[in-house]
Amino acid sequence: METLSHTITTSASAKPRLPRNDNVHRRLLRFRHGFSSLNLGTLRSQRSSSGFFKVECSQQSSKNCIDFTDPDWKSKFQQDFERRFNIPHITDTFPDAHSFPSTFCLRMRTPVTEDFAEGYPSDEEWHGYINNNDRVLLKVIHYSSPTSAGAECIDPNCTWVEQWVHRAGPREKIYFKPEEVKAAIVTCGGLCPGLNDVIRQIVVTLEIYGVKNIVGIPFGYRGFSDKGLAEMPLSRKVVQNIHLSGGSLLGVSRGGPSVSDIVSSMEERGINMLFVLGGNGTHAGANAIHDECRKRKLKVAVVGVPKTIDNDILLMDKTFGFDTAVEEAQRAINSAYIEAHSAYHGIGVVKLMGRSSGFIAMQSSLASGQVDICLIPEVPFNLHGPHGVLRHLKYLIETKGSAVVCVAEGAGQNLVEKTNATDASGNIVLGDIGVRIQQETKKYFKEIGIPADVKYIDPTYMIRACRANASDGILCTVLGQNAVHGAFAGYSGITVGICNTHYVYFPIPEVISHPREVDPNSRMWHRCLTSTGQPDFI
Ligand SMILES: Nc1ncnc2c1ncn2[C@@H]1O[C@H](COP(=O)(O)OP(=O)(O)OP(=O)(O)O)[C@@H](O)[C@H]1O
Ligand SMILES: O=P(O)(O)OC[C@H]1O[C@](O)(CO)[C@@H](O)[C@@H]1O
Ligand SMILES: [Mg+2]
Repeated sequence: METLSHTITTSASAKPRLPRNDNVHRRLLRFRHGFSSLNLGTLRSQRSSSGFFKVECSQQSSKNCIDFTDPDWKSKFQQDFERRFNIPHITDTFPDAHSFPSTFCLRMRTPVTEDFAEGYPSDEEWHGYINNNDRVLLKVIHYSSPTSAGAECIDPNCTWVEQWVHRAGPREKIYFKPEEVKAAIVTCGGLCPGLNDVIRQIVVTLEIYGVKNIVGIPFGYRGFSDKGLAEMPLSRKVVQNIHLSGGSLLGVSRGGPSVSDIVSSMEERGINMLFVLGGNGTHAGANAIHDECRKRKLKVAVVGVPKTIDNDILLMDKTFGFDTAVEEAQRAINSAYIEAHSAYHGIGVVKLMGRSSGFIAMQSSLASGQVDICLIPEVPFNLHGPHGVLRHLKYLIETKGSAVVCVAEGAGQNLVEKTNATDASGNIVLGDIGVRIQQETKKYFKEIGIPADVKYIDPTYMIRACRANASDGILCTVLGQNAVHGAFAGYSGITVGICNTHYVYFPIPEVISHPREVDPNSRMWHRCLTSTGQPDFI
C-alpha cells in the first residue's frame, strides 16, 4: 500500500481558474431527481426517462466512468477512489529522496541540572507516530435506499462501498532535515476566525521539529511579489499570544502574482516548506504552486489549511472559523428578533455571508430558533406571488405579529440586478439580496395597506473579524499541527481536514473541484425547515 501511495499520482490537476458560482446545473439536477449528488465530484447517477439508471461522468474522471452493469464496478470504483485520494509525495518526483528518523518527539525530558542549549533531550524509546497505511473512513452511513433522506449513493441500489482516506499525524520518518528547512506561512482570501491560531500552531510545531528559519509572507500571495512587503520572521515568542485576537498577523489579500512568479520568488528566498491558509481560490493556487515546483524539480512541500467561514470546502466535517461565525451571527439574529418582536408588525431581516453556500445562514437559523424564514443560495425562491416569501410574511404578521428572515448573501441572485463586477481574485461581486428583500417587503406591505416596521441588519464583517471560539481554537490547533506533520512526512499538494471527527490529509484537487453546498435533501436542511416552519417559496 505504501509503495502504491507513493508512486501513483492524482490525475486531477488545478485548472487555471475555477468556475465561479456556476452550480446552477448541479442544483437543478439535484432538485429534479431528489437524489443527492455523490459529493465526490466524479460520478453522478440519475434516473433516465426510460426508468433505467445511467452514469454521468464529470470532466475530471471521464476516462474512468463506471458502468454499474459491470459485476466488478465496485472494486473498480474503489481502485479509482484510492488513486484519486492518494496523497502526492516528494518521492513521486525524487525517488531517491532520503528519509530520516523524525525529530518530532512528544516525550521530552525536563532539564533539571544540565543546560540544554540545543533543546531538551527526548525519550527515544517512546513515540506517538501514525503509520503511513492508516486510513479513515470517509462516509459512515450505510443508506439502504436512494430515497432515504440525504442519501449519498454511488450506484442505483445505494450499495455500501468503503471509501478510505489518509490519516493525518506525525510520521516516524521525515523527508526534510529541520536545519535545512525554510518554512513560510501565507494567509489569503477573506478573514476568518482562527487564522492566528493556525499560524501560531504551525510555528510552534515547526520549532518542535527543530526548524529555526520560519517566515510569514505578508498580505497573501501579493507578499511574494510586492517589493515593499518584507518577510516577517516568526518564532514561538512572536506568535505566543496572537490567537487572542481575530484577523491575521500576516494580513490577507485577494489577487496577486502569477503562480510562476510565486514559485520563482520561493526559489529566490530558499523556501522549501509552504503553508497556505485559504479557501477554494487559495487552494487552487497552492495546488498550482505544488505542480510548478514539481515541474521545476524543486524539493518543496506545499500544504494547505482550509480557511473559510462559508464552510464550502468539500468532504470535511467543517472548516475552521465556521463555528465562531455561526456563534457571532446569533447576536445579529437576536437583535433582529428583539427589534421585530418589540415593534408593531416588526420584520427583521439579517443578511449573512455565504457566497455560494448557505451553511452559515442554515446553522445560524437552527442555532437561534428565532428565524421564521431562512433563504439560501441552494434553494430557489420567489419573493412575489401566492407562494412567495412576502405572502408568507403577511401570514406571519397576521398570526404571530412579527417575523425574522435570515438570508445568505448568495441567495436569490436571480432577483437582484447583476453587478457584472469581479473582485481581484475573479470572484463575482454579488447583488445585495438583503437590501432587495428589505425594499420589496416595505413596498409590499404598503401596497396591501398593512403597516410593517422593517429593520435590516447586515453583520457581514462582524462575524468573521472576531477571534476563534473554543471549539474552533481546538480545530485550528490540530489542523496547524497536522499541516506541519504532513510537510515533514514529505507530502505536498495536500490539505488537512476533519472527517467524521478524525483528522485526515486530502489531495487538494478533490476538495476544491466545486464549492461544497447545502444539500436541500439533507437531514440538516430538513431540520432547519422544521425549526422555521417555512413553506416552499416556489
Ligand atoms: N484558480 C486559481 N489559480 C491560482 N490562484 C488562484 C486561483 N483562484 C484564486 N487564486 C488566488 O488565491 C488567492 C485567494 O483567492 P480568493 O480571493 O478566491 O479567496 P479564497 O481562497 O477562495 O478564500 P475566500 O473563502 O475568502 O473567498 C488570490 O490571491 C487569488 O489570486
Ligand atoms: O469582502 P471580501 O473581503 O471580499 O469578502 C467577502 C466574501 O468572503 C467570504 O466570507 C468568503 O470568505 C464570502 O462569503 C464573502 O462573499
Ligand atoms: Mg473563495
